[in-house]
Amino acid sequence: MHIHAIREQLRALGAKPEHEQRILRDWLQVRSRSSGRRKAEDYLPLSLREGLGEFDAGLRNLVRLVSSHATPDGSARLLVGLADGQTVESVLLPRDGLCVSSQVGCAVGCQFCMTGRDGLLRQLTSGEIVGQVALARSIRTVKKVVFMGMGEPSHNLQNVMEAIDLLGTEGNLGHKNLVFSTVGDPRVFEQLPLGTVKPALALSLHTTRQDLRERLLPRAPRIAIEDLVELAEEYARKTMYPVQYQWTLLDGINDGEEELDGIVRLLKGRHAIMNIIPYNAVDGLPFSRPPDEHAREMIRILHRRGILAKLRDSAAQEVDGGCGQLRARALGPAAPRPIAIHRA
Ligand SMILES: C[S@@+](CC[C@H](N)C(=O)[O-])C[C@H]1O[C@@H](n2cnc3c(N)ncnc32)[C@H](O)[C@@H]1O
Ligand code: SF4
Repeated sequence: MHIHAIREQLRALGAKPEHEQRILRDWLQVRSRSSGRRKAEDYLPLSLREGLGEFDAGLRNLVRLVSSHATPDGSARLLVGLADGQTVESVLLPRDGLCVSSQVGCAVGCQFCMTGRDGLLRQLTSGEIVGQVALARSIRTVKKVVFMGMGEPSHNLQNVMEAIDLLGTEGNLGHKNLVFSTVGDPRVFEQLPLGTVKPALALSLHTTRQDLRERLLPRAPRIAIEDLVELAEEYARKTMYPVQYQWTLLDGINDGEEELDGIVRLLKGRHAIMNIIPYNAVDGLPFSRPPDEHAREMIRILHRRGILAKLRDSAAQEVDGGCGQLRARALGPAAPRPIAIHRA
């Protein structure tokens, strides 16, 4: 179910805008001062309360917790069941963060990522995306949501934007605490600036070499890297928030001097942060992460050359919940065959 359908259902039950807001805030576990810990039942008119039982059951059916795998650093991989028997994964991150999925699988097929290995199985509805936040908040506080789980948000743009809109309003999350992570697609740069809530942007770059990027991200849009960075910079200027460039660090592939020169050439003077994410192991893939000291030295060199760079080791790797380790796990009926992405 989509958020707009959820809102339509409420209106059909007779909810006024203030009721609709309270019910959505209750779902997202946001308490206003006046409502305190009261549930919707305590302040809604009787006529509306009567229809709410079925409505609530519908919301609860959107997503359910199948299992949770915690690590000592306070992160946990959550296996989330959907009404049709499919599953996605969300990750509770340290410091009240949550990583959510936007699709079951992914069509981009990045060579180093588990999620892309079986292609795209289906899009998540906006209700299923927001449902992951509601579910996580039933476990613990969530103050930041990153779209870095399964899927490429630009391939499910309308639903992701609808989810962001609700999370950034009734969900009590500031736009800087919503992070849209993408390989980059012209539609993202057209559409995101038009949203009421403009999330922070993470751009998965991985290399400054066009030919290598096309091999590593085989079905990402073929945009010249310089153009991609220019489009991202324009978005950063509009939102006054830096672009977070993502760089999955692969030993012997994108960790050399040529790449460091390329990063400096592309990003010097830009409103940008370079996040270096050492590769997380995925079974059967021919990649490895360079030694930690090499990654730290790259960061030091970038700093010396005027680039703000951070080493971001993924949380929850021990339980296969690190960046790129998420996948649809077998549950219930046989998984449908992958489908091709339809480009607008
Ligand atoms: C799983 S993707 C989801 C969001 C979006 N599809 C994207 O690529 O930005 C989130 C981040 O995980 C990174 N990633 C994928 N596979 C990885 C791996 N095996 N090790 C470390 N990072 C990985 C991606 O490069 C991307 O920056
Ligand atoms: S890294 Fe992102 S775009 Fe690439 S396959 Fe994984 S989920 Fe898809």
